[in-house]
Amino acid sequence: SQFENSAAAAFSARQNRNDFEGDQQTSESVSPAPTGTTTASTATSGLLKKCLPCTGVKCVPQIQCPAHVRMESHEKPQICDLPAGKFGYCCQTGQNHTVPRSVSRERRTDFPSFLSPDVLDEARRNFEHLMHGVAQIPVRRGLPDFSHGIVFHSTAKEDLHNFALSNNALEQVFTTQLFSKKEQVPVDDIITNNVPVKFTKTPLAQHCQAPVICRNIRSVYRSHDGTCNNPLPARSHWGAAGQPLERMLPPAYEDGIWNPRVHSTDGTPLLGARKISRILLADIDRPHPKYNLLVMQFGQVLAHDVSQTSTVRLEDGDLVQCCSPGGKVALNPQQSHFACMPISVDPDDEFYSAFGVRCLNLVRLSLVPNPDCQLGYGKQMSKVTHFLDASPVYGSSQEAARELRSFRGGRLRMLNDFGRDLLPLTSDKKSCPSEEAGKSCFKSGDGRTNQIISLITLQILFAREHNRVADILSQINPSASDERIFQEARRIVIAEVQHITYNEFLPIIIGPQQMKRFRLVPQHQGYAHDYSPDINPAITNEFSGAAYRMGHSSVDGKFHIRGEHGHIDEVINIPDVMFNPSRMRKREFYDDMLRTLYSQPMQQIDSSITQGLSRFLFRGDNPFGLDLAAINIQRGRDQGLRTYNDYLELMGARKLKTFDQFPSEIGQKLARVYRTPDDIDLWVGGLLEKAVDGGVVGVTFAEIIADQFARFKHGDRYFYEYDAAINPGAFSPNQLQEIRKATMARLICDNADRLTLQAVPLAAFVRADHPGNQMIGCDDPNLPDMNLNAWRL
Ligand code: HEM
Ligand SMILES: [Ca+2]
Repeated sequence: SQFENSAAAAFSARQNRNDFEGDQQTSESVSPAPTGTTTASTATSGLLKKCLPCTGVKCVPQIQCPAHVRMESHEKPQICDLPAGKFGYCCQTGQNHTVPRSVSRERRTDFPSFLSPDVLDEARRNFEHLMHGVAQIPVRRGLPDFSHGIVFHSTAKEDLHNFALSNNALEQVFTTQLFSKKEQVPVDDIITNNVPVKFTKTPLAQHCQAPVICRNIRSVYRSHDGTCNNPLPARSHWGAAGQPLERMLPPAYEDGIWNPRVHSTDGTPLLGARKISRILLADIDRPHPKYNLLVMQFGQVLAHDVSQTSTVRLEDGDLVQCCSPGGKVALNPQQSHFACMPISVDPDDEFYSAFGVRCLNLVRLSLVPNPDCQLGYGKQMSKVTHFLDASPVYGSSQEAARELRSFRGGRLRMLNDFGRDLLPLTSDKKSCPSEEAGKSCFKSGDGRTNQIISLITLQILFAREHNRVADILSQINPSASDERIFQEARRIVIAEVQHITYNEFLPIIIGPQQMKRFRLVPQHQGYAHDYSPDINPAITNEFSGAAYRMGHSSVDGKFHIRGEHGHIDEVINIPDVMFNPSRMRKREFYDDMLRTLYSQPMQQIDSSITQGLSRFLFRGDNPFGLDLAAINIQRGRDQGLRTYNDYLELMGARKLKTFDQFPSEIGQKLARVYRTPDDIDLWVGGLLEKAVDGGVVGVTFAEIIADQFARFKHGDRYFYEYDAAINPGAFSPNQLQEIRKATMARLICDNADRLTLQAVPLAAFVRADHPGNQMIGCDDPNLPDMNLNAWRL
């Protein structure tokens, strides 16, 4: 076509390596603008030629059309114009990363199309041996590893269910491995889901997930577990709790199935995650000039709303330990559990060597059975609803919600602590490192709530908001039932969370360009119409395993708790408030913490990670903790993420050929830990990029995050901006206008104790000392306020 040349020109015009940290050049390099065939006018979008509009399909950014990576150049989709002057693809393949059968290369067809009893038997025996033949060494309470386990905990009952599910999935994966080895199935066929051998009619079929039956597809309220959101019966499970993570690109496993990548592209062993963390990701204090720690903290709440993986467990549900006591050495392969993937520590490690530590525990993520009930690669499980639906407040199942409700006036249960509402205390020993009375942990809809005290603060804030809304609704509607008030208040809180996310939070992270290109900007008026039942709202491995972990770089190692008049009262090292909620019982702490969050700058998102996370994570009473940076790198390999270069290609950028394309200091360090630029782990590569204009992350993370939030919006029938033609629980036009007044600033004021907090920055995520922002009194009429009179039921 006539666009081929221009597409090719545009691809090669792209990216003079000016996206990297430290490089002073400024340039527009998100993605190439179409150049037509001739001109040198790429810089001024006003002079650009228009592309033909797409016929019958949508124009999307390249990253949302992942099959293009595998296409021959003559098959590449037609290019088209996107908002904000960029170009995209007329995408036939949608989010599918594989090319449809008709255009893909020949597939080998000479392997059997069914599973023989021999293979099934042998796989069964292997699996039994793996499950029972290994040392069952659990993790001791009090160790950092125990707290690490808690971040994968939901409720005891849900854990048990997921554990069984994951074992079923593992048996399917081991069977796939055996079959593929025996039949020499090409890796390429496995990673593109191109092995149509079914588990149906084998004993493994009972492991396949039963379809979700929806009794009422027009329910006004979204379900707690996320089922029945998509109106098509075959897709009722999309986005539900317990469903697999999706992928933008096929997995990078050594065998294509589940064995983690351990080799560099040149065949030599990859360097360990801890070494990369030590050499590349130092701790340097770089406060962000514009944004405060509330961005970090709200960001983590969102992370927990949309994703919670979990790890493989021992037979009785206990956590797996892969290192000898004290981390002296990794257990030998015969002794250790099959899901072990510990991080090795060099003897010359400038930190851990002092403690003789050579091994950091890491257990691989648990899986879900193959959704198509056929042979395939391992698919990681998320235990929470993928949708952005305030699940940390309400839980991800009906039962979880029931435990949180008071069943009076539509309210959530709270602990009344001398007149202040805090979250109720948990009686679940598995969700708290301490069994001591008085050190007990809080309970919410998310098992990770106690992970850090600033997170507890926001969890309390959202629970209070629910009850605040419920109380007003009860006043306006004295005869409405508890159930009605609860669900209406929940619907309003979810809408507030969504509005604040898309209106205030997300533009800060990904910048205005990406907001426009991915059609994420909220409307000021009227309803939105861009729902599509073809969009799978599921979390991608790339998002949860790498891009959205950018937040770890925004964490400051200390909280500077200020008194009401600005002087610093207390400096808290973050490891001291991880899984240690006791300070929350101090009367003024909640207000003080909120003030700290909006006044203290967040750390810039770059290659610096605080030692609070990279040395002392979850240290508790121990002299050392875990390294979250190393964990992130190792986790990416566990999840089969492809390397950084592959995602550059996916976005339409050119791959890096040499380390010199980075600023020299970074390039030299990279060369110490990677053999070739093709080996760079996604999380690492993304952190090294310079932030996009008006955002805080580099272009690669910005695009992966934008794609994910596009899924949450365009793939959620209950999204707050949709009308009754789409959303059975649509807001009336009046109600929607009220939701649009919700701001983070108002949320803080409405739910503060008002002991030491009487004012907020008007733009709550922006430092109050930043030009253009200002403090505003909580009672000031200029602080917008939702009027709940629009909810006379
Ligand atoms: C406040 C301090 C924080 C701590 C101590 C922390 C700790 C952790 C830990 C221990 C994990 C599990 C790691 C693994 O084994 O793979 C994790 C996962 C994750 N974190 Fe953080 N984190 C923090 C803040 C944040 C922030 C601010 C964000 C984003 C803005 C974030 C995003 C994520 C994501 C997306 C995951 C993966 C979740 C999953 O899918 O299971 N975290 N974090
Ligand atoms: Ca959710």
